[in-house]
Amino acid sequence: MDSVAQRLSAVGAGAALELRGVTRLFGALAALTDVTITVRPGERRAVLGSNGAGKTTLFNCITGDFLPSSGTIRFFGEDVTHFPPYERIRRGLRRTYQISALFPGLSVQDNVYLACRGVSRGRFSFLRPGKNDALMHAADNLVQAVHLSAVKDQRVAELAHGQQRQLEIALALAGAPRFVLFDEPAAGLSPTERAELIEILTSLPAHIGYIIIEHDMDVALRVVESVTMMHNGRVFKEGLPQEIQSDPEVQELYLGGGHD
Ligand SMILES: Nc1ncnc2c1ncn2[C@@H]1O[C@H](COP(=O)(O)OP(=O)(O)OP(=O)(O)O)[C@@H](O)[C@H]1O
Repeated sequence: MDSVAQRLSAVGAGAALELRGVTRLFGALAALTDVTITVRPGERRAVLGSNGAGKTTLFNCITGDFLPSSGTIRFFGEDVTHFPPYERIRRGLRRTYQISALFPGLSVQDNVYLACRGVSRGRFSFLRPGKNDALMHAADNLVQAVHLSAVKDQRVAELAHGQQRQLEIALALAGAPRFVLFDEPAAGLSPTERAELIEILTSLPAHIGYIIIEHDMDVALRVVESVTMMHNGRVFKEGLPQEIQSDPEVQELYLGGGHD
């Protein structure tokens, strides 16, 4: 058994995420049409597609930011189609955004601490954090997981762009998620920063599955074991990274002209 198969078999059967016939209309425009996708626990999947393919709308439906016009969404077997976002967060779903949600005036460590606290039960306590605080410990681990220990006391505003993107990943990992949606984490990164991102994503704990929207195919295909290709709001193709990469129709549609 190869390492991917071993990892997936270790985290259990069933589906982490199951979309069945999800359609989302904006007036007369169908941003998603009859989208059916199943992602196993621990699986890492890329969602590719050119501008307007429906990728962000798909994320918004999974998180509960948008309700689907029809269809169902199950998260670890539970029907969450009509759950508000916080109920999905409580069940272990997280996302990152294309637009930064960091506190620029606070340190790296404080940003991560606040994220841990935000998803913990005692979030309304006004007590100052102590050294033995379990949340401080969790924040330390996350800072380390995204390779920011060396700059943990620096203000976010002083970080390089790539470090800020790494910090966003740490925030999404706060509170022990089971599944994360990464929205273009490589956008604007230098080649060195991209290599660091790949290292961070491939080193995440085995039980954490994710979907990554990523325009950079080099990054996307290196950090996933499956790919869903979307076009005009529909699932156009699904397969292994190497199958998608060498598929003539995908090349014509996506890798060829017309994509930014
Ligand atoms: N809130 C909205 N109101 C109206 N139309 C929307 C809304 N959000 C998305 N759309 C439309 O739905 C379609 C899919 O958009 P979406 O942002 O999901 O695509 P995408 O694949 O994420 O594109 P990109 O790569 O440019 O981010 C587009 O035609 C878009 O204009």
